[in-house]
Amino acid sequence: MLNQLEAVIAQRYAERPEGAYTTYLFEKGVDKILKKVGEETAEVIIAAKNKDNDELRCETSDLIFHLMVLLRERGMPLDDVMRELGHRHNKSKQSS
Ligand SMILES: N=c1c2ncn([C@@H]3O[C@H](COP(=O)(O)OP(=O)(O)OP(=O)(O)O)[C@@H](O)[C@H]3O)c2ncn1[C@@H]1O[C@H](COP(=O)(O)O)[C@@H](O)[C@H]1O
Repeated sequence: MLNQLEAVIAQRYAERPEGAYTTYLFEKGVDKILKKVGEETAEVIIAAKNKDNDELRCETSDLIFHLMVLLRERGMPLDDVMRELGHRHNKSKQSS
């Protein structure tokens, strides 16, 4: 799913179809994307503090989406993040 979403975001970045929310974010620029990442992070915190798991699921999805838009904007493939997590996982397995 994340790979599919990454592909759609990349397509929006390249083609900028009118009316798409992702196009709107790219057109507004990195400061707008960072603002959304900040807002969605705060909303995840509030949902978790309220012990509202429906809200937590939705806000976490919003956050992941906006992080992926940010990665595209900065030209970083999701695979780079996955590889980093993989290294950490393997390192912690070796030391346990
Ligand atoms: N996964 C998402 C996704 N998650 C969250 N959002 C949007 O993120 C926004 C977060 O809600 P907010 O109320 O905070 O933001 P808002 O008031 O709409 O926006 P602002 O005016 O604050 O910028 C909503 O508009 C959601 O629709 C997403 N928008 C798109 N996608 C996926 O991205 C792909 C491309 O979508 P489009 O660009 O819309 O074609 C598709 O696969 C979509 O499913």
